[in-house]
Amino acid sequence: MRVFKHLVHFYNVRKPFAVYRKSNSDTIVGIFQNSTKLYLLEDFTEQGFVLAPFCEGKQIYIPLKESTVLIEKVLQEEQELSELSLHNNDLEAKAQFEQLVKKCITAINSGLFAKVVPSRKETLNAPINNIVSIFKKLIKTYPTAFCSVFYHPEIGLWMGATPERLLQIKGEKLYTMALAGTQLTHDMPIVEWGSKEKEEQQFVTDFIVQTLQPFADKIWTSQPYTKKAAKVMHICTDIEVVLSTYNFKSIIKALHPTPAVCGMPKEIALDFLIQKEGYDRKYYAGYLGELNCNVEQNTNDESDLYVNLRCMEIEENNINIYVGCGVTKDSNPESEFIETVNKSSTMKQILNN
Ligand SMILES: C=C(O[C@H]1C=CC=C(C(=O)O)[C@@H]1O)C(=O)O
Repeated sequence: MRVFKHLVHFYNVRKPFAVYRKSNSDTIVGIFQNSTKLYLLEDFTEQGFVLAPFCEGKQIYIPLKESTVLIEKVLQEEQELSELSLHNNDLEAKAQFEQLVKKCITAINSGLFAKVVPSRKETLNAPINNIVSIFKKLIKTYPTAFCSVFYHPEIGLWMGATPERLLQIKGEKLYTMALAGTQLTHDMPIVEWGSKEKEEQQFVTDFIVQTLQPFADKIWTSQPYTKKAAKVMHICTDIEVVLSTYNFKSIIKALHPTPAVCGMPKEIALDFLIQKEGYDRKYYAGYLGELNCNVEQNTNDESDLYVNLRCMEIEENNINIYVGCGVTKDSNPESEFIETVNKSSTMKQILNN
């Protein structure tokens, strides 16, 4: 495919690009920047593919006007992965993360916040030789996710398959979702959710509805339902808004980061994570996607942004996989660690298969 040939060429000559496939779509879009310049977002009137960090850092974009755009169809078939290995043998990482979760629970019990989402980074010492084959496996394994590979020489290479939309804006309508709570995917006809998962997801719905109220004429929420994301599934509520005022920058500032990746209240949880997490999330749990464009439809009055989850940063000789989990008063540190192992397993299998 031309888009993959371009990807390889642009990576070899160290020029910026974004290649992505939207959920349930058979179309791959590639945006290949003509120069190595770093474009920074200023007022969200820019048009192109955006990559923004979780908190501090450069909000960058690849401008459509300065790029070659390729659109191609791919065959969609689900990839069967071998059985999950649910155990992470890194006892030090386990002890460290469980310690962090315990700190989170203590802070919750002392009334600092109601929910917080700690995370960790797993580093694999393995050089990647074939980015295209990894990306092909990713899009097959995650047919319902937003799959992307993003490169800029000043930022590095990020690849991921996120199940979570931050927001889509089409005209006066805004669509978003509250996604939280995790269990392993199974084939049983009924999916049961515990009160801990229901509560952590409800926090996200309440936050989003409350946050969007000042920008909205009307807000609808769906019933919570189960959303599958390869080997794990989540509780999801779809949220639809009729906007009363359109100020993209203010909406993003209010919404990001949501309690699906940060916590509630937002600022206090964010301060806590910056102090206690002990590493830089960079672009994990930030957002990415199309700003002021729908490349496939060739329109400029839409935006479609996703939360950068289930992602990895591919360095010369290392791969960093980033994973987190929502903690509430009812969390169990070991179960939370296992949840992060489950979330990272699919990514690891893609790398190993
Ligand atoms: C923070 C992550 O997932 C979020 C999205 C869905 C379910 C989540 C959970 O169950 O904790 C998290 O809120 C991650 O995958 O790193």
